[in-house]
Amino acid sequence: MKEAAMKGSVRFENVTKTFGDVVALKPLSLDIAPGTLVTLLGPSGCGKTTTLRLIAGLESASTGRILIGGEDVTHLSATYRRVSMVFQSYALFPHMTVLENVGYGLSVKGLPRAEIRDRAEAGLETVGLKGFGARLPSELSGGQQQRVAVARAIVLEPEVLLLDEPLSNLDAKLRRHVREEIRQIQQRLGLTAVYVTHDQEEAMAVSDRIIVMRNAEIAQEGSPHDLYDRPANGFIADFIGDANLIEVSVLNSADSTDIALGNRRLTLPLRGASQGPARLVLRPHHLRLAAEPAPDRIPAEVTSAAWLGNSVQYLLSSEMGTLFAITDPRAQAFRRGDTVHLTFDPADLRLVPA
Ligand SMILES: Nc1ncnc2c1ncn2[C@@H]1O[C@H](COP(=O)(O)OP(=O)(O)OP(=O)(O)O)[C@@H](O)[C@H]1O
Repeated sequence: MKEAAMKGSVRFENVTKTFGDVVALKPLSLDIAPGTLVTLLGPSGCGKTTTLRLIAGLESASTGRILIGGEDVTHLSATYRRVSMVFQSYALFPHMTVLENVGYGLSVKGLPRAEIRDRAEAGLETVGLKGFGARLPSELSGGQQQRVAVARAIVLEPEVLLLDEPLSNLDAKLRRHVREEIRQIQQRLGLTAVYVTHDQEEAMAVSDRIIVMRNAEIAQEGSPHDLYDRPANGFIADFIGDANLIEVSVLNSADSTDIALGNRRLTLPLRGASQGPARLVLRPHHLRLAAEPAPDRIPAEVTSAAWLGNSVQYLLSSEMGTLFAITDPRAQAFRRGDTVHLTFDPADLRLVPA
């Protein structure tokens, strides 16, 4: 690939990281395409932050190679890598004005004062904070402070922008707003961004691709749609969107797949499933609840019903175990103790390994 085409790309080749006896990363290989926003998503302790810090050069790899923009940076210190990091805590200097904060990295580089001011002002404009330069960070809201931190990172014109749980300190409403702003800025500037979060909804909302990590390795990687539609295993099915995971047995599969679900037989329009035990992925909103029984409907008892305005959430006790269902509030409502009869479309079901 030509160098210009690789600018902003990130590549890990069998990178490992250990801290004493702790294996923070098992051999990890990944490729991040220029201009994309890729999220590292996973439960606490799975190795997300370590991966981000390895890209930044704040940790050094135990083994393997790291390339940024096609250049081997494995042994290059953080100062010489063209990356900027946005932290969860904003890490703004409280005694400096907003403009001084944004220009700080440029002044460390020794750029002329007029250029620092112009670039810092342009950075503030990019994040929608034109005119806020003379304030102190304490005179801004949490969301505005995080936008200042983003401005401070992007004025350095990094090849890769790294964001470590940038929204954790914001309340839920503001989080949604700021994540959209970060996504828009990243797309407008064509930046490569690597974004760490443990919030699957946030990851799905902002990412071109998601790398789901678990136990110091990649569990699955793909676009938000790929992960939701084709989960590789039960962990991904449950982590990316909610799922009921039901034990079944695959009887045979060719152009379609026959499964045994307790005493019932179902044919799914799926190819290539291997015979034997498996788990069925049944999304809560794919379950439909009816009052009337029918031969193909599965009876269940409502054990809890919660009306949430834009949805109704049910817990149901059935021969398939406890099921979680989400229905439209305009659909027929049921109460705890009611018997309901469940249906679903086999085309909506997926199979994952047992
Ligand atoms: N400096 C360190 N010294 C020792 N162990 C460390 C160090 N940094 C990370 N670890 C360990 O490496 C593993 C991965 O940590 P990491 O911070 O990358 O996880 P994470 O996925 O970012 O978790 P979280 O969401 O909680 O921040 C954990 O077991 C952690 O305890």
